[in-house]
Amino acid sequence: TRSTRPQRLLRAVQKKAIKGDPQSVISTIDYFCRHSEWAMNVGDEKGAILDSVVCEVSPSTALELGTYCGYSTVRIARLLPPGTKLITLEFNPDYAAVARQIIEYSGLQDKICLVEGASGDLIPKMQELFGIKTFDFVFLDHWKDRYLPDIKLLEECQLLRKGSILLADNVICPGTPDYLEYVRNSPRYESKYFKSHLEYTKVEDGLEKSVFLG
Ligand SMILES: Nc1ncc2ncn(CCCCCNC(=O)c3cc(-c4ccc(F)cc4)cc(O)c3O)c2n1
Ligand SMILES: [Mg+2]
Repeated sequence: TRSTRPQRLLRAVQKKAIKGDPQSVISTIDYFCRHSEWAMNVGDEKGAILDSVVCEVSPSTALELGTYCGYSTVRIARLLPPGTKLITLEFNPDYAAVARQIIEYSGLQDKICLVEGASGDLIPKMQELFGIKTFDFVFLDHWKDRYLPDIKLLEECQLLRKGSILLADNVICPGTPDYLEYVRNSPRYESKYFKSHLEYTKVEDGLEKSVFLG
């Protein structure tokens, strides 16, 4: 049967990127998505905003919802100080299989824990599975209608602390209207929009950065 897009993206990384060099993995994926096949990675333009927020927060504990091929996983993990852990959740086993290989190729596997399953099921297990008390940083990039229920779940499970940073992809395209309305109007969040473009296109999109106020 024909290969899948994630498999073709992985093959491009194995063929063109330098093993153990996260930046070359990132650049290879961006080149592939711009010149061969579009794929729903956060991309280079929004990726630069993601980088700046990760550097600013310098999180000890970080959570990513929606791994896909591991592009943003590698972007985040390459900036984390030693001894920190990025937990990334992926629902689709085929995506997870590709992401594991891309993460390993980048050499960042020791900083990353990829867990297969749905965010709604796994978030309540974070304390028991990983001994996590709270997350300093959460990157939301999974089903757009799960952003709002999942941050409410993070609140209920007391996985957010005063100052925890949430960064959400695709708040314009495909769009997460209920999430935006909540974080922009809730007294428990201070929110800011970073205008950008949908990965590899000229279509408007952006990232919403929200600080949990406790
Ligand atoms: N609950 C749970 N728990 C864990 C999980 N792991 C994965 N999932 C499911 C996530 C499935 C992929 C989510 N991402 C997107 O759908 C997405 C789409 C576009 C896009 C597409 C077409 C267009 F024309 C324009 C824009 C662009 C983006 O940047 C996107 O991130 C989970 N769900
Ligand atoms: Mg996205």
